[in-house]
Amino acid sequence: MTTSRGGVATDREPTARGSGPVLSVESLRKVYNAGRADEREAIADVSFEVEAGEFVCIVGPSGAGKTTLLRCLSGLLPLTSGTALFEGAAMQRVPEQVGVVFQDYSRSLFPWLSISRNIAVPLKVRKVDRQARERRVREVLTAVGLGDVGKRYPWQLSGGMQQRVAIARALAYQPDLLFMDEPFASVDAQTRFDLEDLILRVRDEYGVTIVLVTHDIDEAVYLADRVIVLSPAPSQVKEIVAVDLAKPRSQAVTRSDERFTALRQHLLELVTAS
Ligand SMILES: Nc1ncnc2c1ncn2[C@@H]1O[C@H](COP(=O)(O)OP(=O)(O)OP(=O)(O)O)[C@@H](O)[C@H]1O
Repeated sequence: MTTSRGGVATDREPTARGSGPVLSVESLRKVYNAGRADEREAIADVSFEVEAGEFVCIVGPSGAGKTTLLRCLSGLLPLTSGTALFEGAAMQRVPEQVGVVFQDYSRSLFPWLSISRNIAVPLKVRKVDRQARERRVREVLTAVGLGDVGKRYPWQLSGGMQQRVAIARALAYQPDLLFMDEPFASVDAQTRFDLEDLILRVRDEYGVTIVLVTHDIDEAVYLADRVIVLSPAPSQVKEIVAVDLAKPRSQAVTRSDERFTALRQHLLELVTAS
């Protein structure tokens, strides 16, 4: 059945919501190489919740465990203890309604497949029929502003365009929740601004909940509804900061708002304080 979410056609019923958070993290702890000489506790105790439609950014000093946390939350790494529930259920692997976008677009696309085929791979795996696959590929490429590159290959596109393709691929399976790990770190400053605006737009169009890790405090303030600040590893939640900036946001207006500067300053102090 085709339903509409945020004005975009989807092929499955939206997951039942309203009864609780999309993501619920309770006392999450992660120890690498437990019991060995090189044992390393990356995350000590992290708890938070994410509501449907929220945009949450995770920041913290280098090595704080941000990537580790995202991998645990998306079902890519087992937790040592604690719970991470997606729509009320524990994740054994990446659930079907969860998308993941990483920083390194150059390694995330298959160079021997056209852009359309790259986007269709996870849809094929999920046995989406050919007609629906082709429709969704067209739709998500248009959504990320790349309607005319389907027949081209990844190596024929700029870095920013490849990252748009990676975002389109994650959107193609219509996730309820999108995890993004430093997704704009490898592109130039102007492309980064464009991609930030793109992700805010697709969040509104697709109604997707987003959890994004970034090193960039300004980016976190610009994008987020709330920013989770991690302490140095083994990490704990230092503070969760609500971003009360007006929407829709715009690079020129939002970043020159006094409130933006105050939030940025507060977050910077939290991240740099030992
Ligand atoms: N596979 C692994 N095995 C052992 N230790 C690891 C592994 N991956 C990460 N670590 C350690 O866990 C800690 C957290 O690493 P992680 O990469 O999650 O931090 P981060 O906040 O994402 O870092 P950065 O900001 O530099 O990207 C670090 O001390 C790191 O060395």
